[in-house]
Amino acid sequence: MTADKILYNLNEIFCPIDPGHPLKGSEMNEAKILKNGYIAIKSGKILEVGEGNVPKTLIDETTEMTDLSGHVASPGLIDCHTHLIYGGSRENEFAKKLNGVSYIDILKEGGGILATQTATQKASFENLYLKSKKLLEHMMFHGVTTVEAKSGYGLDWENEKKQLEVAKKLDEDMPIDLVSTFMGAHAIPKKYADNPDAFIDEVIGMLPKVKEDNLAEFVDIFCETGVFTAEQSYKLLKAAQEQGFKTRIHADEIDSIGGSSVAAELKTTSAEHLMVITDEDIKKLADAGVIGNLLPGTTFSLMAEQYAPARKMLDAGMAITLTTDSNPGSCPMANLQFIMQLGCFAMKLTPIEVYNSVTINAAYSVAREDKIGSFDAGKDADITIFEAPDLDYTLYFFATNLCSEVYKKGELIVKDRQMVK
Ligand SMILES: N=CN[C@@H](CCC(=O)O)C(=O)O
Ligand SMILES: [Zn+2]
Repeated sequence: MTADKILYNLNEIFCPIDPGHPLKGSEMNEAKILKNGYIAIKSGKILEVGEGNVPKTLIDETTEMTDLSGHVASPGLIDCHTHLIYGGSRENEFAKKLNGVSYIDILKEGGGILATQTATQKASFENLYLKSKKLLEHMMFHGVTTVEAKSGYGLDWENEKKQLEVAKKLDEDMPIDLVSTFMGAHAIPKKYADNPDAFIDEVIGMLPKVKEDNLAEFVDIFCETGVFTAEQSYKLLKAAQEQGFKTRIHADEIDSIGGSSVAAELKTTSAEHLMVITDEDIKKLADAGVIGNLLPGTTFSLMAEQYAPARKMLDAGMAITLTTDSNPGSCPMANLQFIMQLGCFAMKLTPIEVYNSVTINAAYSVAREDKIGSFDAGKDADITIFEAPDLDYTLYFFATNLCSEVYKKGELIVKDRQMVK
């Protein structure tokens, strides 16, 4: 069979090995790296990848050939944890943070997530759509081809629905894919301050409506001191699973209060943050096959002391991903490359572990492993190209956008940090 398009002369191509489950432990340091490689595309799918001269059998007179010498390629990067859609911004909290006021204390004063709740409730659908579209474009310019997006700044049905509908419309309109997560239990709204159990019941009551309109695949909750307890988290996520949702949980971000145990017990797809996870809980997550979605940009931005203990997790046989957590409070940014670099600089991960984190493992984390995350023939031709002599360079030369091209389903969607019209 001949190809529609061939990208060739690539200095290196990162090829994750997909064993049929998220890569865990030492598997995360394994991958094929093709030298002087080519990627052949047919009908938006990967036809073949290989090294050296492109076989003549792949080429006919209609094949579009692109010489990419001086560049490297990875499967399209997947940002598997974002709070993409929100009103306003929170730079007014920045000075407080610099003066040492804690994230949870800001929330207790009615700021933080609750401030963004007010701004999101006030924002129109159109306003949220345009703002999130811009943020999504920044993500794409940095090489991202699939994004998970959570609700959680509405905290009532009308406004949660508005956020989820914005995500749905962006998924329809934009060239990249969005995977939607319902996070109605992101904070306790003021009117439920004295009765969070009643709010959990209200969120459980929203689940059938989310399902009916097919507004989300995943359900998530913030399990933290001053937010939701492990018991409340268990109740919501169990109800979500019974209604056919996949689940995740924000756990062990600031205090270790049992969120990881809930994840292990319910075998959620992933557990998020895990900055202060205990050794015992690492073992539980490893045994349960729960993916750790790690968010080093949040540790950096909160100026916290501890990064999630990624090395310990791998030693214990866990699967991990790296992701931005892009949100207006704990991580206001949209550059997954910088997160990957923090994976090396702050967490001491190897370049191969980092690339597996944002490709094949992130594909498992958004339940799209059959379609994306590796260059196996038949998967979508989602490809991120960096202008760099080798893959290591893209992590060593930090905080600079080296992404020069992005292909989604075989189509060039970003070139030289701009959308291709
Ligand atoms: N920690 C909970 N939720 C987000 C932050 C949301 C916000 O501060 O607006 C997070 O994952 O970091
Ligand atoms: Zn988050």
